[in-house]
Amino acid sequence: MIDININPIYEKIIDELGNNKFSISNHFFTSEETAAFKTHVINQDTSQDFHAAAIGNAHNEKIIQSIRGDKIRWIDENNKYEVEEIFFQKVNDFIQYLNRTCYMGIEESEFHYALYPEGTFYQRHIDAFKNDDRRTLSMVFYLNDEDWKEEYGGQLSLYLPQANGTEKEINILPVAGRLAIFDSKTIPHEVKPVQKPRYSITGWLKTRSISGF
Ligand SMILES: O=C(O)CCC(=O)C(=O)O
Ligand SMILES: [Fe+2]
Repeated sequence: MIDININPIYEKIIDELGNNKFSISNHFFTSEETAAFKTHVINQDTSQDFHAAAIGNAHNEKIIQSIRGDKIRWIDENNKYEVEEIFFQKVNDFIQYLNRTCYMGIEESEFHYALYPEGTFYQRHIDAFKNDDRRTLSMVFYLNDEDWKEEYGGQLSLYLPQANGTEKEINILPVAGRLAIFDSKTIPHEVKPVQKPRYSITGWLKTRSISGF
């Protein structure tokens, strides 16, 4: 490895992804950055239109609220707010690190804000599309209170395939500042019903298509 300053936060993520196909970090962003994103997302929610999220991609998009009830707004990386600059600087630095240390070949990323209103959820699914296999790593960054409680629901449940053919369920509370990263192609997951509005920034790091779409 030439000319790379080791970043312990990124190294921990890379190790965990290598061992478990998922990683949870609580300090990817500083608490000041998290607070700025939180304020921004809440202001956006009231002043800009979040729209009902769809299933599938542009070629076969459907809105089915019995599968997912969140509202989203895509972030335009070419037309960003100041606070979003900070977000993308860090994410792009991480992407460069992944590419330089692990040769991951990430070429693109896409991110949206998500709001799950009370009573909504996202049923079990895998993030990579059947007709587009470029999504490689899923990243979900939570912007709720730090003391989000189990009874508020909204856990991200990951279903990790085990060597003996069973699955292990891991439940992650969406507390402020927490970043969940997991393999987009192999990890089924769901968002449990929420009892309070739940905010996040969700996105995907994408490689070139393997199957040539
Ligand atoms: O918000 C989360 O915890 C996960 C969201 C998710 O699975 C998705 O948007 O594909
Ligand atoms: Fe997902």
